[in-house]
Amino acid sequence: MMNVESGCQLLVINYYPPCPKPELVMGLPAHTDHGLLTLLMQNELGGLQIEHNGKWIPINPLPNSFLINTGDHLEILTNGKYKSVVHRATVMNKKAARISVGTAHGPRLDTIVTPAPQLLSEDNPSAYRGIQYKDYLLLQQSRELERKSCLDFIRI
Ligand SMILES: O=C(O)CCC(=O)C(=O)O
Ligand SMILES: [Fe+2]
Repeated sequence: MMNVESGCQLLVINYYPPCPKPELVMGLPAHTDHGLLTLLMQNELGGLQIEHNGKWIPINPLPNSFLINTGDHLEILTNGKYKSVVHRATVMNKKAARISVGTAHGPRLDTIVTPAPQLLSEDNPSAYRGIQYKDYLLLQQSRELERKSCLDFIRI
């Protein structure tokens, strides 16, 4: 099983200014996050949407709470049982700025992330090839954010 005693945490702060024509722009295009889990805090203004059964579902922020998203490496670790959620941020606020703070939690940078061996069998072979977490981050950062997540590069 993966060593989770030490890991890597990245903090991202997103600022979406008020937008007079929200229908014309996208705050953050559709993507998946790279880590195991992402904790997201928002300033009580809506905008985040997750993809579910081919539809975009708006997520209403709950006061004093973290929203938790599953990330790519949780999908790899569980051999696809837990999917990394595809999400995007719209700018639907005409009057106020929206701010979100996300922390992505992943393993140590030198960890080679593979599906947990305990979950694999002849009937359930590995669906992803192993990749060092550092290389996965570099791959993700070298590409523009787009719908296709980097998981497509390591699917077997
Ligand atoms: O602003 C949001 O609600 C989403 C932010 C996000 O998806 C990210 O930083 O990866
Ligand atoms: Fe994200």
